Amino acid sequence: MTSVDFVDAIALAKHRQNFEETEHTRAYREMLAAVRGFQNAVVQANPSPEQLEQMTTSLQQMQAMLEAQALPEVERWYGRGGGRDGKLQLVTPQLIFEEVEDDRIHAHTTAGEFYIGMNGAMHGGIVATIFDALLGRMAAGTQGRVCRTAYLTTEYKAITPLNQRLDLVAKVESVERRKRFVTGQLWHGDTLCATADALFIEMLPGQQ
Ligand SMILES: CCCCC/C=C\C/C=C\C/C=C\C/C=C\CCCC(=O)SCCNC(=O)CCNC(=O)[C@H](O)C(C)(C)COP(=O)(O)OP(=O)(O)OC[C@H]1O[C@@H](n2cnc3c(N)ncnc32)[C@H](O)[C@@H]1OP(=O)(O)O
Repeated sequence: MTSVDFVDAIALAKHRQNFEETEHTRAYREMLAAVRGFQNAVVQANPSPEQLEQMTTSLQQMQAMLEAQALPEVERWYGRGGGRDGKLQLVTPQLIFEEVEDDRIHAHTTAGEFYIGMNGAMHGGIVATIFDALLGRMAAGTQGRVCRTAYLTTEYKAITPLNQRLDLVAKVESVERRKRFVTGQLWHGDTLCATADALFIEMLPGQQ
């Protein structure tokens, strides 16, 4: 199965916005949380040869089980959901959305060891990915506008720590036709760790 079976971004996004939280999808969210826990553990340990053999066999078995059930993107739960706990995804630490208004968002997150760059600091690419997700959510607004990132500039002002609460603020600075200029800040307590400014373009029908 490929991820490109459905090329109209607006139609795909609108279809995927209809997502019912059920006991089954809550179990899926819990499984993703377990994957995050696993990712954090796997980067911290040097397992013994026996443990490695056991792990590799188990992982290969789980991979084969999932590959036998692969679905086209339009049908997958991955990347869907929303609300306070954010989307069902693994590319960033889980973002918790506290206040979502049409021109301002306040969220927070805590990144585990998996997202390490070096010497206790978060990897810079992850900081930028957090901003892409946060500012993309800001551009979507309360109406779920379908937008893509045209540019995203990140400035790193202080190291972003792992395993600590980080506060995220996003704002819409201006809107011109399909263009939304948005900014973001990532704080650790009173320390401003990183800032971003980005342009998001609202998609036209038929665009991928
Ligand atoms: C399905 C996709 C959407 C996903 C979101 C889905 C649902 C929304 C619901 C909730 C959202 C929640 C969370 C969102 C989470 C993450 C969001 C991540 C989004 C991404 O991570 S997405 C991947 C990275 N992203 C790309 O893969 C884009 C590649 N690219 C293109 O697909 C085209 O490039 C496009 C479509 C951007 C524009 O193309 P186009 O043909 O439609 O428009 P055009 O070029 O005419 O530009 C129109 C006006 O923008 C100006 N303009 C354009 N680019 C500029 C630039 N760089 N600098 C300065 N100005 C620029 C022009 O100068 C003109 O300005 P003017 O109107 O003044 O003339």
